[in-house]
Order: sequence, then structure tokens, then C-alpha cells
Amino acid sequence: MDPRHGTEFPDVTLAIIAGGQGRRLSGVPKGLLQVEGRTVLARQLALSPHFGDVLLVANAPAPYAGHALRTVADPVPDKGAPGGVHAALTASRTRWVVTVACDMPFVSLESLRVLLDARGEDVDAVCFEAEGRMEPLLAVYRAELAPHWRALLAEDPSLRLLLSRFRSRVLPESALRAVDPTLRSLVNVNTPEDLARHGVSLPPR
Ligand SMILES: Nc1nc2c(ncn2[C@@H]2O[C@H](COP(=O)(O)OP(=O)(O)OP(=O)(O)O)[C@@H](O)[C@H]2O)c(=O)[nH]1
Repeated sequence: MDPRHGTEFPDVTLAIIAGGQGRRLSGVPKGLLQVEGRTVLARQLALSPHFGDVLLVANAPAPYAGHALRTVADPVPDKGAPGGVHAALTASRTRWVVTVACDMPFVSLESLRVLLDARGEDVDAVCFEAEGRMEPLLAVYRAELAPHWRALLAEDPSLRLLLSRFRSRVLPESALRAVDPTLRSLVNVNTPEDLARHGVSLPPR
């Protein structure tokens, strides 16, 4: 599929990063976790009409097969989330990529707009810092970083280290709170306790 035109962000791919093993949730495909009867993946895909393209990064794609999504695996395996972002940058057909982790059930379009509006010619990546932490899995990246990113993967870097190697714009918590007062877009669920706290359910057996 060619990148879609006539959308709000035709030069941006929405990349859902779902290549982890979800060990703290006994290996459940986290994109199939449910909120109010809808999977997290479906909630995130509801944002996709605003973007030029959409992409799923999953090393074990079978659980997501029903969605008929363009799906890629990590070209460099065993690098964790940095390898997932690399996969998205490599597979992108658009100039920019917005990454969303598949374990973030409450990502809003408004929060993505804040990130996307902070792009510029002198910027390679944009993310938020909130409650003292950067969140590089709700972030915008320039796709042409892919080869540089790949070279750095040899060092087994964290996402935060990678961001420090590029021209990254880190937006303050107040920028997100202006559109998302409780920072729900940044919630990610990793453990049974997280599921209970945020009203997220396991997929039906
Ligand atoms: N493509 C890709 N994505 C990954 C990889 N490791 C983690 N992720 C994704 O990165 C995000 C954050 O992952 P984590 O919570 O750190 O790891 P996880 O594998 O989901 O869960 P745990 O095994 O419990 O740590 C999720 O969206 C994962 O799907 C990987 O090796 N490749």
C-alpha cells in the first residue's frame, strides 16, 4: 500500500511496537489485552486513519494475524525495544515514524499531535519527559535515522542512550498535561498488578 494522502499526517507512519515477550504477564501478546471489551491493538489502530501508513512490529505475528496489517520482525534480533524501533524506522515508507508500545492502552491522538507538532528540520526525535522519566516508546522519529540506529545497536544501548545520540527534543510534562491532564497516554502495563490498577483484562481464552 502506498502511503495514504489526504490524512492529517501523510508523512508519518504509526508503528505499533509489539515484539516483546511479555514475560511478566506469562507471555500474553500484550496487544490483545482488553479495555472495555476492545483490544489495546484495536484502540491504537483507531488512530491510524490520521496517518499516512501503519505498521506492526512483531516477532511472533500469529496472534495478530486477523488484523491484515503490514507486519515486520526485528531485522536485528534480541535487541529489545531499541531493536523494535529500528525495525519500524527501517520498514517505514514515510519520512517520520510515531512509535507506540503495544502495552500502552490509553494513547490519545491529542498526545501524538503534541509530539508531531514539535518536529522541525533540526530535530531527529521527539518524546516527553514526565514524572522524571523520558518515554521513548511514545515518540516521533525521523525514519532516516535507521542506518545510524542500526550501527549503535551493536553497543546494546538503552532507548534513552540512543535518544541522547541524536538531535532529540524532549518535551516537558506540562506539554502533555495540557492535553492529557492525568498522563494516561504514558500508562504502560507490564504486570498483573498494572492490569488491575488500570482496568485492563487478559484476552479471553
Ligand atoms: N520489536 C521488539 N519489540 C520489543 C522487544 N522487546 C520489547 N519490545 C516492545 O517494547 C515495549 C516495552 O517492552 P517491555 O515491557 O520492556 O518488554 P516486554 O517484552 O513487553 O515485557 P517483559 O518480558 O515482561 O519485560 C513493548 O511494546 C514490547 O512489545 C523486542 O525485542 N523487539
